[in-house]
Formats: sequence, structure tokens, C-alpha cells
Amino acid sequence: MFSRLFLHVRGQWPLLLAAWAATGCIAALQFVIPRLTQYAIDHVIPKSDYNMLLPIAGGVMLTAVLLGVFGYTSSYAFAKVGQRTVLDIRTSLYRHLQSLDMAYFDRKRTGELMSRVTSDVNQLQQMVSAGTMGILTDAVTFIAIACFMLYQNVQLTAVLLALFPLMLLAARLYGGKLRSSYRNVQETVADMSGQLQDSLSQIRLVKTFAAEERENTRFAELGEANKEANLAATRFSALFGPAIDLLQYVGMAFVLAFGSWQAMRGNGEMTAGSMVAYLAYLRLLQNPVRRFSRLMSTMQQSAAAYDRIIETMNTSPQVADRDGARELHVGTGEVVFKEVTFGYGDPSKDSPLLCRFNLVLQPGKTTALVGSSGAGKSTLAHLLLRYYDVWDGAISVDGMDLREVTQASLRRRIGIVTQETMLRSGSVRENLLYGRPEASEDELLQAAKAACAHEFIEALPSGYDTEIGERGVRLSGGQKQRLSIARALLANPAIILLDEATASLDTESEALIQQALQTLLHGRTCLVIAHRLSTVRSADRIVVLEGGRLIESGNHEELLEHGGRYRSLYERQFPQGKQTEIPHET
Ligand SMILES: Nc1ncnc2c1ncn2[C@@H]1O[C@H](COP(=O)(O)OP(=O)(O)OP(=O)(O)O)[C@@H](O)[C@H]1O
Repeated sequence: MFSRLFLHVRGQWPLLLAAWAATGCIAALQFVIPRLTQYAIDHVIPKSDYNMLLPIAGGVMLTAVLLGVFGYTSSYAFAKVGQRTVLDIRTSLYRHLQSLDMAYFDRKRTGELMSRVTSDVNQLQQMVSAGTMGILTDAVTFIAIACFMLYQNVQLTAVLLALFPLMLLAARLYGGKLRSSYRNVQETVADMSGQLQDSLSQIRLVKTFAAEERENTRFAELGEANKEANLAATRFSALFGPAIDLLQYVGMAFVLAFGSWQAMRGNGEMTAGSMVAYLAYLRLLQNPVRRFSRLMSTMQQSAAAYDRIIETMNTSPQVADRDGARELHVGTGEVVFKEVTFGYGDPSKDSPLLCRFNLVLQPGKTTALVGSSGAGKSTLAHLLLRYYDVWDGAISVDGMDLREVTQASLRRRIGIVTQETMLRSGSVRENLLYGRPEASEDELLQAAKAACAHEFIEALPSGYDTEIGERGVRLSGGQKQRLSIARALLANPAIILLDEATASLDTESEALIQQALQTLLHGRTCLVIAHRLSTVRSADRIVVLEGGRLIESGNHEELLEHGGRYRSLYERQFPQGKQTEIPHET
């Protein structure tokens, strides 16, 4: 763990060296005051040497000031190293999360992942800034004092030092258990975070079903589990301090008895002054050990958090750019699904959703996908975006296999407008520019006008700078759709994926959206999950999907004439050819 942590510390050596140098000075200065005390007792008092009183007092004052200066320097430098390290870990973790594939996010709860970046990294912060660095300071102090004590009195010190391995052994045995109990604590924090994220991000759902009490109870239960896990860890960690203290008092009793015996023998091995100084050194020696026992708990807490961070860092994305992946340059925009086999589960265990599926999206033409719910329409869109990799077969754009091109270049060339709102909190402008941040103001206005969105945006309280709320909650359904269309137009992609809204819109919004969509789809290769009659009828080709298989294809007239699945879907769903209904079984 420490070796991995040190990877994050690289590049901070000057600061670290400064901190260690200051620590070394502190360790050296620790001896001065006990030494001056010993000198005063053994030499100055017996000889009534009044002239030495001022220099001794001055020496003590000067040492105290220097200890303060070096203490400040080392604390600040270590804290700075710690903060920078934590920042590095947090940004690496966030970057790594962003690089993971959709299947990973399908499995994990958002709130749980959030707790890794926030709560787990915070735990680590405690160890890196206060813990690890404090331990280094204490270790240096401990070794320096132990050497000096050995020089002062070999027999006494040797026996005393024999006690310390016992303490280290206790710490080691204890550490593993403590770590697993802190891991439980972190897991309960993640559960609470998951609950918080779920209920707050779906607050409309909670209110609609008047489920506040149920959510409160659930949160209280998770809080209770967290309290219990914390108490279990504390019961355990609280034992360690008194155990270490006990061993220390054994040491002190030994020094008092054995040291006094040596002093009473009067053969010069021990004087009253050196006995007082020796006890002072012993206290100095005990300080790092006592602090270490307290840090032990913090360290195990941080180690548990670090385990969880590493678990995420060690997950590799299943969908990643290959070495030497090229930029996708779209020419005509022909998309080919060739013998595609795919499922969301495990290829070795689960049966596929799509089996040897073939489809060609003609360049510049609109292909409408219709079929029952769960037939696999959205899955085709997900595969084209390479959210998931196919199990077998290939998908290509202008003859280039999606796995051979960079994900960024692929997704830049595909525009998506979905019924599930893909907007984020921020202003209208920020949302429009999300796909192409470098677009000019002129281009922005043109896209908004072409998407029939300019007028309603201008009418908002701050126009293009109006904040639209989380996922665009302050906009109507039709407005959100037009914003998505404008954003896609601004990015000017060669291929469009459109998942039409199923919700009925009023005639005016519907007309505006149709107009916007016509502009968007014109001249581009489009795959539309079609729910609107107008789109279905005017599509260049309609493809009927059933259970992951393509069962019919052709244009509207051809399919009606054919009298197959499309016709029955059509007649059932569009009895009088109403504009807002959908060819979609639920
Ligand atoms: N992320 C996922 N993980 C596991 N299974 C999934 C996932 N997404 C979809 N599925 C499953 O794959 C099947 C096809 O889903 P898909 O969303 O492609 O259907 P669809 O035709 O778009 O349906 P609808 O018209 O209702 O949106 C469904 O049985 C669904 O349960």
C-alpha cells in the first residue's frame, strides 16, 4: 500500500526532503533540554555555579523556539505533500471512473461510486497528511532517542527496548482485524450515499408515490447499520491504546526500580541527574509509541478506504481504445452491422440478445426501427455508440470497424437525441455547447433557430444564460427535445441516432419538433427508434425487429402490402393514423 502511495508522492521530493530535514532537527533538539536538566542537577547545583543559570535558561528557551520553528516547517510541509497526494489520487480516481465502460456503470450504484471519490479519499487524506508523515517523524525521533539512551545506559535501555517488539507484534496482529472492521464502516457509508443519491435524484418519484416515510425508514436503517459498524470498530480500536499504555508503565516501573538501584549503589553508573534525564528520555520515547497506537486506528481506517479506491482503480474498462486506434473520418456515413451477436450478460454463460444480426444503414438515408418493447432497438443504438462491444461479428462505419477507431472520434461523429433527457445542470448555452465547446456564438444561434428553439430560449428569464436545473427540470418536455436537437445540430455529426419521445406533445410543439427533426435528419445517415407516425411513414426504410432478429424491412407501402408483422403493428397502433401514437407494443 505504501509503495503505491509513494507513486503519488513522486515529484514532491524537494518538499519531502525539507520536511524530513526539519524532522531530523527536531529529533536532535529533543535531547538538549533533558541534557541541560541533567547538567543543572549534577554540576550546577552541587557547585552553586550561579553564572550558569542564565545560559541554561537561555539554552532551554532557544531550544524551545527552534523546536517550534522546525515543528511548524515539518507539519506544514508534510500537510502540503499529503494534500497534493490526495488531490492526485482523487483526480486519478475520477479520471479512471470516466474511462470505465457502460457495463461497469450498469452494475454499480452511482451513490456508491460517489462515496469512493468523496468519503474514501477523505479518509485517505487523514493518513497521508497526518498519519504517514507523523509516523516518519516519530520513527526518526524514536531511533535517535533510543540510540542516545543506549549510549547513556546500555543495560537499562536494552531491557526497555525488548518491550517494543511486543508492542509492534500487538499492533500487527491487531491491524488486520481493525482494517476489516473499518472496511465495514466504509461500506455502510457507501450504502447511505447510494440511498441518498437514489432518493434525491428521483425526488419526483418519491413525492408522486408519497413514499417519503418509506425512504426515511430506509435511510434510518442504513444509518443504524453505519452506527453499529462504527461502534464495532471503536470497541476494537479502544482496546489498543490501554494495552500499549500498560506495556509502557511496565517499562517505567522497571526504570524506576533498576535505575534507583544503580544510583543507590553509588558506583557512578547512575546519578540523580542522569536518572531524571533518563526518565525524561523515556517519556520522549513513549510519545511516538503512544501516538503510533492512536494513529494505528486512523491508518487502518485509511487502509480500508484505500482498498476500496484500489479496487476501482484496478478495474479495467472492457471497452477501450486499442493501441494504435485511428481517428474515424466519416465519408458517406454508411453503417454496417455484420453478423452481430451480442447480449448484456456473459458470453460463456448467457444466451445472446442479437444473434448473427445484419443491417445496413444507407448513407444519407433514414432507417426507422420498429418492434415490440424489449426487441432490441435501443441495444442497436448502444452498440453503434460502442457503449458495449459485440460478442461476435462487427459493426463498421464507412468500412472501419468500430474497434479500430478511437471512441472519442466515433462519438463525435454521432449525434444522439433521446427521449430520456440527456441534459445537465448549467445554462442553456453550456448545454448547447457540450458537444462542441469551440462553436461560435453565430453557429450557436443558427443551430438553435434551425431546431426551433431560439424563440423559447430568448423568452427565458436570462435567455441563453438561463440555468435549466438538474437534467433540465425547469424546461418542458418539448423544450428539452428541441434543445437536444439544437445541440446535435451544432455538433454537425454525420450520423444521427434518434430515440423519439413517446409522450404526446401538443400539436404546436409536435409541429415544431417535426420541423427541427427534418432539419437534423436531412442528408445524414439516421437510425430512428420510431414512435411517431410521420417518421415511420417518411423513413427511407423501416426495419421490424422482434426478439433481437430482423423480421421485415422495406418502406411503409411495401410493408403494408406485405401484410406481415409491420401491418399488424401499424393497424393496432395507428387505427386512424393519429400523429402521436406509436408503433410499439408494451
Ligand atoms: N444495460 C442492460 N443490461 C442488461 N440487460 C439490458 C440492458 N439494457 C437492455 N437490456 C435488456 O435487453 C433487451 C432489449 O432491450 P432494448 O432496450 O434494446 O429494447 P427496446 O426494443 O429498445 O425496448 P423499448 O422499445 O421498450 O425501449 C431487454 O430484454 C432488456 O431487458
